[in-house]
Amino acid sequence: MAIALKTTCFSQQQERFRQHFLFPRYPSRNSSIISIRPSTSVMASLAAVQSVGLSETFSRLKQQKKVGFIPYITAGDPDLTTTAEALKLLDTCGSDIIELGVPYSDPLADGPVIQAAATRALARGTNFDAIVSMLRKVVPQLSCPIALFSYYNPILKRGLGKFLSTVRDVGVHGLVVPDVPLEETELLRKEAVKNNIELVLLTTPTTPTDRMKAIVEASEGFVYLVSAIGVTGARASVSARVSTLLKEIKEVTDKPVAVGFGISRPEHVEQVAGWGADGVIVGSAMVKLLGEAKSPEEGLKELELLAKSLKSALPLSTF
Ligand SMILES: O=P(O)(O)OC[C@@H](O)[C@@H](O)c1c[nH]c2ccccc12
Repeated sequence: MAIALKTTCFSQQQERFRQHFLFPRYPSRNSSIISIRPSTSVMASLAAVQSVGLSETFSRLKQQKKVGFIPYITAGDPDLTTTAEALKLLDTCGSDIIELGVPYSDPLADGPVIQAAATRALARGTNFDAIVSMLRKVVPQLSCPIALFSYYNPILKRGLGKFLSTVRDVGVHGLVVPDVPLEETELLRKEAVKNNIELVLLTTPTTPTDRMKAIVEASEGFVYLVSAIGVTGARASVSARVSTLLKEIKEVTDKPVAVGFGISRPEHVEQVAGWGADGVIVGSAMVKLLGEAKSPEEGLKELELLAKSLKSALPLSTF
């Protein structure tokens, strides 16, 4: 089922770039304009030019004194066609990085919304190969980098090197693995570096300081600060503890720190940005709209509205 979607978030600069570089116009004899669609390889090399990695994204945000907007969605919920449209929509709505979750049967760190999304996606037959095929087509059309989100088991099953080289080949820049024990990250990090993938590690409110320092030291791209104890899921408010945790982390590193868990409203975004976060991550609130809508079109429309409202709550936002 093809979904035609007109988004209203294309920035003028992106439009000019697209018109000039992607669809050059050569006047023909009868003075009608013809536009040519570049081959996939041209798109891919343009994407390689266009989309930079996670840490480079944060360096640019820092220069612009901006805070990164990082949505998370579950691949295949409600279906991969809609996921592809959602990625493009979130990109044009100003996402700086998009976290794309690989659905898994035992998402122990996820709350009911993302658990249900994973169940729906798996029930539709979503698997890693199908996600990779979708990404091969969509990534060249995105201007922001993708950080793939996967539990450790599916990576181990496929083999660290195979998993990482496969995702790198389709233009994924980052990887977030919430359940890899720090002691085992050595092996994963080595493979990630080999495949030019930035491995993002997570620290939580209960992580002892020494362990937090080791996690921060090892994390690439950015440090993921989990804002709350427990599982993912929208919360009424974000704990003020995040402000202290951010300070503690920033005392030991100048790496960018993005905060996730529970963020679902513009006031949450404003608050976390005000506490000094370099990025805000929003998952369940996005996933709920997409997965529980009456139709994919309705889900995408709701997603666009939420993405724009959260993005516009960030300081210096241009949306
Ligand atoms: O859903 P929330 O509360 O907005 O939190 C972000 C979260 O969805 C995303 O980063 C994520 C999805 N699954 C996870 C498991 C562990 C840590 C983080 C995640």
